[in-house]
Amino acid sequence: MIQFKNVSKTYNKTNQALININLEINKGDFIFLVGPSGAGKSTFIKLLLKEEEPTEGNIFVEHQDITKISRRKTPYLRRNISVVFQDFRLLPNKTVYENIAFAMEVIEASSREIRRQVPMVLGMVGLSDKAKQYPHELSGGERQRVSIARAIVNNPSILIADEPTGNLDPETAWEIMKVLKQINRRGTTVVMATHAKDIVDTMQQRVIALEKGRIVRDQHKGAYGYED
Ligand SMILES: Nc1ncnc2c1ncn2[C@@H]1O[C@H](COP(=O)(O)OP(=O)(O)OP(=O)(O)O)[C@@H](O)[C@H]1O
Repeated sequence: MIQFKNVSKTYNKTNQALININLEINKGDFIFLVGPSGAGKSTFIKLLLKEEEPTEGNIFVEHQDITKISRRKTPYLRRNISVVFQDFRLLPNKTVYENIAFAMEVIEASSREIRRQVPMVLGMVGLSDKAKQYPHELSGGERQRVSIARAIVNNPSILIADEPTGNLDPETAWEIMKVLKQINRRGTTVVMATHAKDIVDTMQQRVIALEKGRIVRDQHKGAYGYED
């Protein structure tokens, strides 16, 4: 489903963020991407989202080489791969419902589909009663649920989460992990970059560790492996 083949990324001709990455991620995997600050995790995610291009190598998503897709066609990639961030990135002047509906409007979904899908994903993340609220009226955990609902509303096959629990207290972080695991059980591949040792150690999923741009560990039912 995702394949990195001899992928390297060098910024500004000298800063080697990723070095010869070879990796396969299968449909339905739940992956923790770990490693010290500056190891290359965000770069890995940016390459997958086509926000950056690799300096060398090829990246396949569903057998399609995304390094060969033109920028113009990137929105189509976004139907397959969707993302949630540490800082939620909700639109402040839209309600919860409108934030989620907006993700469907940009891919030109019909209003009928929107009316069907938005309540469905709000139910999945446990926020059916918050549809009319604005982001500033929600707790951090609720905002992250909205951002997850928005990320899954177009049924992507892959969900990327870049430190999704980084701004949340431990209890709320666990609620978010339950939601992500539930989405994974329904068949969505989840790739989550994180520094949350507790979560990684408890959940026993595949762990890929990056250090200085290289994969130093790829473990089935792995642990976090660092002290922070
Ligand atoms: N736009 C950029 N321009 C130049 N160098 C960059 C750029 N983005 C990242 N880097 C460098 O690439 C390397 C990898 O950074 P990256 O952000 O991928 O690490 P990370 O593992 O996500 O770190 P963190 O855990 O702190 O988020 C670092 O040396 C960083 O300074």
